[in-house]
Amino acid sequence: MSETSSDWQRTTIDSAQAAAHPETAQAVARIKALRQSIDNIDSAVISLLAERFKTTSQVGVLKANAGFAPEDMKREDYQIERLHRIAIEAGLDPEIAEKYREFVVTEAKKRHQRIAEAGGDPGVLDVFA
Ligand SMILES: O=C(O)C(=O)C[C@]1(C(=O)O)C=C[C@@H](O)C=C1
Repeated sequence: MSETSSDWQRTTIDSAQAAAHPETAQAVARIKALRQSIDNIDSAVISLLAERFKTTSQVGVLKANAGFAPEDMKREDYQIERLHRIAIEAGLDPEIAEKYREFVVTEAKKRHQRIAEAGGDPGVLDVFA
């Protein structure tokens, strides 16, 4: 079967594809190297997220025991402004930084709430922070 340009655009990279198209071998090799970096970055991000949630769970316990609310908008306003600035300095679209912040803080607050409902017991989160 002949290959049209639209077929080509739907092609994903695998060894057979690379062998069948030696003219793209350089691109395939470069993509593979970049994917190794992407995998390393994803590993680091997941490890950092695990540490962040372990840390915010400790904050959740302290808040529950002290009778503080899960949410602190003053702190969040500071984080919004700070991450916006850091994103721009780093060359990242600040919308992505805000999406990240919104995601982690929302999840942290849900966990704070669960800890508070369990009377300050972080065991309610089981093995997952
Ligand atoms: O710093 C706090 O007070 C937290 O509870 C942590 C955290 C966060 O995930 O960074 C979560 C909820 C608050 O609204 C603000 C920040």
